[in-house]
Amino acid sequence: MRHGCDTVIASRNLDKLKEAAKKLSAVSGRRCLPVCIDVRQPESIAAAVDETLKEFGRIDILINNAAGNFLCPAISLSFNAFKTVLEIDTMGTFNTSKIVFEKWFQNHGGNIVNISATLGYRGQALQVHAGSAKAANDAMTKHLAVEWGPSGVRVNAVAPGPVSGTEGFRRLDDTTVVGLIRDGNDLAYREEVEQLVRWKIQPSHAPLLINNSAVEVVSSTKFLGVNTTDDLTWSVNSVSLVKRAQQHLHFLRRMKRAHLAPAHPHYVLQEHCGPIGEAAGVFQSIPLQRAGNKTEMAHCTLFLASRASSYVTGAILVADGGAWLTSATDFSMLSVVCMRLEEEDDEEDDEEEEDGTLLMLMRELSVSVINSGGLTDETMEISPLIFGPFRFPTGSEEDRRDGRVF
Ligand SMILES: CC/C=C\C/C=C\C/C=C\C/C=C\C/C=C\C/C=C\C=C\C(=O)SCCNC(=O)CCNC(=O)[C@H](O)C(C)(C)COP(=O)(O)OP(=O)(O)OC[C@H]1O[C@@H](n2cnc3c(N)ncnc32)[C@H](O)[C@@H]1OP(=O)(O)O
Ligand SMILES: NC(=O)C1=CN([C@@H]2O[C@H](COP(=O)(O)OP(=O)(O)OC[C@H]3O[C@@H](n4cnc5c(N)ncnc54)[C@H](OP(=O)(O)O)[C@@H]3O)[C@@H](O)[C@H]2O)C=CC1
Repeated sequence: MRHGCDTVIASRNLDKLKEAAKKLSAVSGRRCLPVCIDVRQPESIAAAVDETLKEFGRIDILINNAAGNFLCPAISLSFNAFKTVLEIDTMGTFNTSKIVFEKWFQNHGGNIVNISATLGYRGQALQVHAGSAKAANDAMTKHLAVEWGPSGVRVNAVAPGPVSGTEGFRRLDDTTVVGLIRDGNDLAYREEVEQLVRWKIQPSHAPLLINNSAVEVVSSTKFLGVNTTDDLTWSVNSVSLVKRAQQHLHFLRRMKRAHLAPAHPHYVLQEHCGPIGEAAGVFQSIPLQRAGNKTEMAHCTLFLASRASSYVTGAILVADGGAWLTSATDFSMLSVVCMRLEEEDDEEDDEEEEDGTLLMLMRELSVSVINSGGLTDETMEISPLIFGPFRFPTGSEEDRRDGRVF
């Protein structure tokens, strides 16, 4: 907006949009119209486009940014969960592009920028839904660039890597419970651990070690009437992690009472690559050694949305600090958090006590990063984008290095 655009911002939450629109107008001096849409519902998009044309008389740029994502192993992903992400990311991008094209771009030209991701380039664990969706979006970018080029419409994409300070980045710290183990003679949840074993040790079939405990896969998926795999194959955010851990603590106590509890039980939880992972150094495998920031993504989008890129169409601008070239795509780049559940009072069952125990346990969390490199030798065709000499205006050395000035 600071570069001269009046803007419409659209999503499902009108209250949030109104607040954002006020701020954007105040800092940019331009008009900002908030409209409520669900990109899965073409009627809501059509109404928003009509409103935009009524308000502003024209549309020059469409940024397809709406997406939904969470970390989840494929085996635990419901059919509806996979479909939901495809519907938001891929169909949402198509629905919006088609409606804006029909109503305006086809007769006036225009410029579309799709916000993609690098997940599908090599195949990222826990991301079959989002990686598939974004790969389809990359293909769509090229198809529409070819088909709509003669109508004066450019279609390009930005593929960010991890971007700090965003919802996506926060969700990288989501936690998946992968098993319950005990030292030496381990109890674990079969399907979860089988997956872990497959991802972790292929093709050497070496024994799996987590914090020096060998994991043995048990054949039963039912334990004391609880379906253990159902109970534990869920990707959760940190708030529901606490709830989940409470349930598991309760479950463990029932096992103890039945004299079936492991002697030294652990919860094994996976932690990922958001702020916690960053602190643990997971981004060291990225050539630029850090996550990206929002300003850097804005610069890339601005380039593709502006006349500075007037002869560029069908391009996917990867803005990931080189991450997809070097970073692991399996569990090896994720940190493993091991929560030790030792010797707490197994008679206590009331909620308050459980909360207290849990808090104590949470304080004992220890993070260890397992780093064994990722896949190599992968190749992928991406439209090359070569910048000429690029001069930053003034700013501190640090700002320049981290791309905070433009
Ligand atoms: C998020 C993680 C990102 C990346 C991880 C990648 C790799 C990790 C390793 C290395 C990192 C290195 C590089 C990373 C580089 C880049 C990161 C890349 C991409 C980031 C992409 C993003 O898109 S971020 C955008 C995030 N923002 C949002 O998601 C906001 C919008 N989201 C939502 O509205 C919801 O989350 C939603 C997507 C679920 C949709 O909501 P709604 O329509 O209300 O649907 P529901 O009815 O709630 O749910 C539908 C079905 O989905 C199931 N579900 C919901 N949540 C989960 C979950 N956490 N786990 C499993 N399944 C879930 C739900 O149960 C429904 O299914 P049913 O069968 O039960 O009906
Ligand atoms: N953050 C990161 O590290 C990375 C992000 N990306 C991509 O960048 C983009 C922004 O991600 P990020 O800022 O992290 O995530 P956010 O969740 O902040 O942004 C996603 C936006 O999409 C909107 N949205 C979601 N579902 C719908 C829907 N059905 N209809 C309309 N709007 C919807 C959300 O608003 P609301 O929920 O109010 O509807 C929200 O404003 C996404 O395309 C993401 O895939 C790619 C790689 C890395």
